[in-house]
Amino acid sequence: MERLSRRTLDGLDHRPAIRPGDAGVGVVHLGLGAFHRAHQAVFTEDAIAKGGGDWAIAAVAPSSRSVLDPLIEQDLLYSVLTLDAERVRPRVLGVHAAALHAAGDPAGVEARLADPAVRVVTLTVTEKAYSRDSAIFRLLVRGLRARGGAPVALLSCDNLPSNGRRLRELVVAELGESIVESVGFPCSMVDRIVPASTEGTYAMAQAALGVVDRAAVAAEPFSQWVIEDDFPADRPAWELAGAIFTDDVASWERLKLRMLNGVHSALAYLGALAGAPTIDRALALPGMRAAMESFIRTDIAPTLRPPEGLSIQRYGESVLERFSNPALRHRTLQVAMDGTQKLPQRLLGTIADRRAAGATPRYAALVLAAWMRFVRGRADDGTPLPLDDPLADRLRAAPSLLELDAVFPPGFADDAELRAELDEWGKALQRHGVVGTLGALP
Ligand SMILES: NC(=O)c1ccc[n+]([C@@H]2O[C@H](COP(=O)([O-])OP(=O)(O)OC[C@H]3O[C@@H](n4cnc5c(N)ncnc54)[C@H](O)[C@@H]3O)[C@@H](O)[C@H]2O)c1
Ligand SMILES: O=P(O)(O)OC[C@@H](O)[C@@H](O)[C@H](O)[C@H](O)CO
Repeated sequence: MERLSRRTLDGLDHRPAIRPGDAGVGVVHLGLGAFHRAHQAVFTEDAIAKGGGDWAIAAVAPSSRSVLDPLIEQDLLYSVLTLDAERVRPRVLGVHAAALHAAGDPAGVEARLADPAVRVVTLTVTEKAYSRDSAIFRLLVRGLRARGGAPVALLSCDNLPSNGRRLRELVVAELGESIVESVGFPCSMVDRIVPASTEGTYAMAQAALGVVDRAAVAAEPFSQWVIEDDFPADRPAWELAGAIFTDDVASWERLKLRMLNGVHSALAYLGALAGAPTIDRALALPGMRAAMESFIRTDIAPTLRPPEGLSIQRYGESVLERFSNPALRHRTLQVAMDGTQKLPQRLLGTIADRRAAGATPRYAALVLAAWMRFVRGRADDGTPLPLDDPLADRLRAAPSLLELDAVFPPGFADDAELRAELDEWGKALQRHGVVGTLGALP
């Protein structure tokens, strides 16, 4: 079977809105993962198609070539498959105009970053790369230095609270406060569930397109991007593609991180312990949906100030609806990875806020107890569970996880009531497993 490429494109039913080379490069994207291909790339292609401009993307793979090589072999074309329970809707994208490898060609990436025609740099490099020591961050700093003051916005699209502020602190620590005169650091809230691609994804792409696509990604129908309008130069007309520009990203961000991502992580740890391979299967476990509804209503919702016009209750319902999508097959173990990097913004802030208000967040404590049990590396039936986390060694060596100050806010370790609650849940999970514990909930 033929491969997706410029040559085979004309014979397909599905064509991109723009093709590689139609527009000049105006965006560099760091982190050529699944999410970028199904989110920022789609918004940007639509923005160019509707609003014009030289906003094609030069995408940078930091170290692995596993996406880069197939993309190059396919003349930078790939497909996004939108999946719901009933059907697969394919769309071919052509918004990338260059693809580079940071580890193999750092000078090439630095030159792209230094190019004044590039006015936006987007990032999806995972939570753990936001460190002054990470190789991609060092390269970004070199590129910024080489720009000589040409204006640019660095737009983080990672699931971090105040992601733009976080990036700003890191950059300012390297380049000094004066860098903010030419560099903007808008915060953004990004949302679309995009599981890692599998052989099943490529088979679906082949069936839908009629050609082989080894860079295909699958995603849910929902997609959202809320962005702070802090761009020192111009930017793609993402609002024409549905992005929301606001000066109140923080309330969107907290809502999404605590509710969507908090419940996602809850399903990942409880589900993995119970042997559920995917998020939808975890949600379908007996007692799980009711437990997640209580987690949302009694623990998470009181810590949120919703963005204007948005109902927290309806948001919570929509989150559970999205997680029940059986076509996504999002692995619990994928969502569970890097827990030490994710739990602070997804769960620990909720617990801290409820404790400060004098409440005992019972369901949030159950989720934390589930993570603590997950870290010990055995599912309820004794099956080994992988611990994929940058702090894995410290987690394994810690006599008490709550003492890890790189993860837990001050006060957690000394909170006797919280400790007692965790202890109780830990014993219940140990004796009855996840399903037995959920079954005993009121
Ligand atoms: N997949 C989703 O549903 C989703 C949704 C919203 C936000 N996000 C954000 O996007 C990020 C990436 O998700 P993805 O689905 O593309 O994952 P992925 O595994 O497909 O890709 C991860 C990307 O991050 C890069 N990366 C990993 N560790 C790095 C490091 N130490 N330094 C530099 N780069 C590193 C990889 O090279 C790769 O390009 C997530 O961590 C999250 O913050 C993902
Ligand atoms: O991508 P991660 O590993 O940071 O988190 C896993 C998921 O919780 C996350 O990707 C969600 O699918 C996403 O945040 C939905 O917008």
